[in-house]
Amino acid sequence: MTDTVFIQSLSVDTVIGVYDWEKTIQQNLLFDIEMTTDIAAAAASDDLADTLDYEAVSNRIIDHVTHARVELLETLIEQVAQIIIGEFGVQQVTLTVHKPGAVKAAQSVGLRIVRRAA
Ligand SMILES: Nc1nc2c(c(=O)[nH]1)N=C([C@H](O)[C@@H](O)CO)CN2
Repeated sequence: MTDTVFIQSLSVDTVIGVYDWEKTIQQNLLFDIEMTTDIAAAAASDDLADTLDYEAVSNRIIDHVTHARVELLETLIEQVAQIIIGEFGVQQVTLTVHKPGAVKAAQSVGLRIVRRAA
């Protein structure tokens, strides 16, 4: 499959971090998501039901991340990848998470992972 449904700079505020002071504040995370898919069926039918709904994926991730209470970006990004693969039937996802406020001297820091369905 060579088609991609993407979500760029999905912005979510949540409580995340390893330090005590971070557990009392909301911080902003930005997610870039690329999901390998096949758009052929939807292109032929013009029906949302035949494709990967980027709005549904966005809303699910916003809900999960908003309520998650973890320390590391590693934990959170792995959870998000497994939701996208497990609940939306995505074969491969490339997922980037930015924590732009974490390091004052950097524009952004974060992680990028690629995960495939088993
Ligand atoms: N690889 C990571 N490094 C760091 C993380 C993280 O989640 N993954 N987190 C922190 C702190 O929470 C930091 O964001 C506080 O400014 C430090 N390094």
